[in-house]
Amino acid sequence: MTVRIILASTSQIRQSLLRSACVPFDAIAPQVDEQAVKSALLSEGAAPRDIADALAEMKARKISQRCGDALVIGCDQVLALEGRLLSKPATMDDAATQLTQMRGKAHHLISAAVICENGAPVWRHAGVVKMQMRDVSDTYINQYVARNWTSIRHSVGAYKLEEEGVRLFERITGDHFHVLGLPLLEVLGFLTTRGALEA
Ligand SMILES: Nc1nc2c(ncn2[C@@H]2O[C@H](COP(=O)(O)OP(=O)(O)OP(=O)(O)O)[C@@H](O)[C@H]2O)c(=O)[nH]1
Repeated sequence: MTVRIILASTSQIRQSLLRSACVPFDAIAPQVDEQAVKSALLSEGAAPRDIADALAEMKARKISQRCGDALVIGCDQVLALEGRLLSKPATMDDAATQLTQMRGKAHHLISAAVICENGAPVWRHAGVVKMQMRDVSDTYINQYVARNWTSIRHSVGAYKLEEEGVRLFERITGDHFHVLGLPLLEVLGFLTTRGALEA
């Protein structure tokens, strides 16, 4: 019996990664108020990893509660710079400011995924990638943002590694898919083990 797979995400890259892997799935927007949850968890002193995990679980649970025995994948990615959480830039100025704060330093991307079935978590994973950014100039940052704003506005770090954003980095330590926002190998491993994917 084929198990239905649902991705509880509006993220284009997450959907694209599963499609490229020939995973049959439906995408459903989780419509979770991430900012409210993130603020509440931060006020309780939650660690970035715990915040990403909690948000991923919320997204997966919300959709799973109304989708029977489908396997529902929820994801969340947070960026930690010197222990401080940065969010998606609201404006081009925010993007330039954020990139200026990050240049010449290392920041960490934490990518979490939780899979729920019948409204309860059955699997979870969170991975961290260390991103060492070049000490790029103000001029380059402003030109980079102007050239790429429509694309990078949806990325937590105000960059897309698979596009021009790769020029911002001198070293990346960790899994490429975690940078894009989906622990793809780990998710595929679970779906295969569960018999939801052929292998
Ligand atoms: N294409 C691309 N996307 C990135 C990159 N880095 C971060 N992101 C995206 O930044 C977004 C992080 O925000 P999240 O809150 O985790 O997810 P979202 O985009 O709001 O989508 P939902 O899953 O519906 O919550 C995700 O969509 C990631 O895929 C990158 O290098 N390339």
